[in-house]
Amino acid sequence: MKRKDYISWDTYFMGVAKLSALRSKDPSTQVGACIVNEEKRIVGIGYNGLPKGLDDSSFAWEKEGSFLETKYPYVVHAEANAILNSTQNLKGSTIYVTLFPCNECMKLIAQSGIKEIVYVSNKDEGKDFNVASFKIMEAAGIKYRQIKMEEITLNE
Ligand SMILES: Nc1ccn([C@H]2C[C@H](O)[C@@H](COP(=O)(O)O)O2)c(=O)n1
Ligand SMILES: [Zn+2]
Repeated sequence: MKRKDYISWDTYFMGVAKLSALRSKDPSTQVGACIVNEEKRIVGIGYNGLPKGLDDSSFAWEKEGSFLETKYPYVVHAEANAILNSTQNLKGSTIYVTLFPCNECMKLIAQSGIKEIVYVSNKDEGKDFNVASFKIMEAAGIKYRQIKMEEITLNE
């Protein structure tokens, strides 16, 4: 008889997104993303980090202070990295992301043909960029749903 307590597709793909987030060097917010095509194949993964060639240790990871001394002008978001790392055309695919996408990433998501967003947290709800994100998403006809992430235990 087959096992009954196997994890769902949502838990599996969000689990990959959460695992990817653990690679982030950002001390305050770690985000992971996993893009899945219509055949349930993973076609791109990413996490928030500095662009290739930039040294993680010589750039500031501050949230506050003079703009140029914060992380904001330099970090590539998880969703952007997942799109850039993708191995095929993303038309009709789904992005699993641990944090709801910002407006800049939402533009990339719409432009790449991703049709669904599955997310866990929306900690920036109500901020202008978050409202803009929802406007882009709804105008582009992208579906979305928030899921609760269950704990995954690894048996030996
Ligand atoms: N959907 C998102 C939202 C944010 N990020 C990245 C960008 C920064 O490294 C960090 C956000 O900074 P904070 O919330 O600490 O002000 O998370 C992302 O990759 N994807
Ligand atoms: Zn973003």
